[in-house]
Amino acid sequence: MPDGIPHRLRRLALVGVPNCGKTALFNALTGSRQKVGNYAGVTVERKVGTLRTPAGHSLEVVDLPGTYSLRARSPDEEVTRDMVLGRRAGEAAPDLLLAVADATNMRSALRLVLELGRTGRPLILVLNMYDIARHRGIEIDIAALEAGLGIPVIPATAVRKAGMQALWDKLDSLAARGLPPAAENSWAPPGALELRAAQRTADRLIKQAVRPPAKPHTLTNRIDNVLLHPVAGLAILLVILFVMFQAVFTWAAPLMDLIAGGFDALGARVGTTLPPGLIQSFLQDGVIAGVGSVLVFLPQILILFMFILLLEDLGYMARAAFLMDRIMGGAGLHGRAFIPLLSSFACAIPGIMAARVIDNRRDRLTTMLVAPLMTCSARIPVYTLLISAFIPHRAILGVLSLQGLVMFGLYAAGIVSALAVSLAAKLLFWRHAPSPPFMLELPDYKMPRLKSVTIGLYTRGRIFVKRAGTTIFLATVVIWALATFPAPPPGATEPAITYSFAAMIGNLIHPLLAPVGFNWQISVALVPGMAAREVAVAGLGTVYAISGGGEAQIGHVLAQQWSLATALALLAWYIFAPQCISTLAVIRREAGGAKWMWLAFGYMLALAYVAAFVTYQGAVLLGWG
Ligand SMILES: Nc1nc2c(ncn2[C@@H]2O[C@H](COP(=O)(O)OP(=O)(O)OP(=O)(O)O)[C@@H](O)[C@H]2O)c(=O)[nH]1
Ligand SMILES: [Mg+2]
Repeated sequence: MPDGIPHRLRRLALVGVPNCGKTALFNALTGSRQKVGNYAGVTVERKVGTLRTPAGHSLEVVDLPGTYSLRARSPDEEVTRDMVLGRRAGEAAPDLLLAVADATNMRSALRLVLELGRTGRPLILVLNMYDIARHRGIEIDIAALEAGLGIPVIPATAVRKAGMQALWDKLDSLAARGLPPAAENSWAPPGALELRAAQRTADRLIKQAVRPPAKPHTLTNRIDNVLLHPVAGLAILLVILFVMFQAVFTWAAPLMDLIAGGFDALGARVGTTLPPGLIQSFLQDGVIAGVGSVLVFLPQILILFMFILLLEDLGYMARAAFLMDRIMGGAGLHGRAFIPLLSSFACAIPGIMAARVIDNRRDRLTTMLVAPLMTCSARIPVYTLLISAFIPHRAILGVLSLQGLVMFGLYAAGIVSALAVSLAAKLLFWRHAPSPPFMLELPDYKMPRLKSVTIGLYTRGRIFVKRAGTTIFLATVVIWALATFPAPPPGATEPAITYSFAAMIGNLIHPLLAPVGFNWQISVALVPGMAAREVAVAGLGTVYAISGGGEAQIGHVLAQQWSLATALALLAWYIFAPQCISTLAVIRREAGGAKWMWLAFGYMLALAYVAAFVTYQGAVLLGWG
């Protein structure tokens, strides 16, 4: 930064403690739709967007992971530190820091602001969540705060875009006038003494500028007395999870029937309008049977995410982490592993990246290695297909559906195995290393916001449909081609697919998988299933459509052709199987080495094989072969 000359404002960075609304403000300023959530550690990498002020200035805005101090401890906090200090290679330092604070909880926020002041960079403080502060009757003397801190302070409510005008005006005037010359950077990693001194200063400022409400806020405490109760709280958590899986099955059914009916009608239409031949087979058996068999699962995925998003926004997830801490700690997992593992229900990739909030490498590695065991949404199609085909649609005790119960069991199996594997890792590799204590700030409960839940659902839905249209479509085309060519010799008596490349490949792999009860069709579907788990469903759809099962819906075909033992073995396989390739690639990147990727691949493949073997042989013994 050149000294003495007014500096042009081009780039600003959002800095603040976790969960104060930085990303909400980023979205309000730039019109982006980055994920916000009511727990610490939602943002783990930097995101850049453009802000156009009313006066027409175009500014670059950087959203950063939350941190309590620039003395970074975990990889996500290092991103923030390096960005603020301009240490990131190939990237300009921010000209202005937009410090964000939660107006209802300013203690650690102001301590951070004091620390940011030492970097010498121009600072503005945005007092976010002003709506909640007002609602609770907290009175804040903005002028006193400005005088005490020596920087502009702007109240705002990011989720309603309130206070943006004042912020824009400020930014416009700075952009027009130029920023004052940069002061000297005197920041050095603060020690415990300095942090304590800064906290005293912050507390003094708060005492001068903030008048707490006459009636203190107790709603969160009252709810927490129940929800955090060691016994009642865990019971409520289990009930919530259970209702979630029941809903996934029962609520989705009518919508799924509708979509399946649509694809059946479309297939029939193609069958009657096009002459029999390659094009008809490609559209009917390849595209419609393959992609259609995956798209049917959209309602289930949306219902599951509706629950997760609502609970996240409510602030319940941090409580769930708190409740699970004892159990997870017993299994050698860090308390902060909860959110990464929870995110893995959507997909292991964001889950593995969320492990960046864990500050020690050993715990981070364990979390990354077990994250793929959590049931990601790509397994839903496989699970649902097999459950609907093989598990009777029956009520237990009048209210619970057996199918929902099995689904719950599969999710539980994923969680239990993740705990078991991390316990094994702890015992094998780092038995003697003590676990650091876990500090977690519990956010206040907030009413879930319709808008952010809708945006979250839309984002998940779009990812799913996009995958169906790209990865899954491509894989389906490949499988169709493999299952169609070469054409059977003249006078052939078997179904055409018996002579195809697919059958050759399937028969080649089949001997390896026969002990676990898989037929050659499953063997064919598993290979492209490495690209994405749902592809296995699409693959089965295509393979069986070409085999000419006669029935449109793949579930009915499977129910006729497979034994229960085979279906159960495939379910067991899918709890553990090391798919997809992108997850393995992310483990390699985040863990910093191919050996971790191979370790994950190897142990999951071994578990999958053993689990499927035991399940199959056990089921055969029970007479389900
Ligand atoms: N009522 C109210 N809620 C807000 C406001 N700003 C953010 N929130 C909510 O507060 C929660 C946290 O918001 P985020 O934007 O994810 O917070 P963050 O600072 O980016 O959090 P990390 O990325 O985890 O550091 C979300 O549930 C938001 O919907 C606000 O001004 N008013
Ligand atoms: Mg964020």
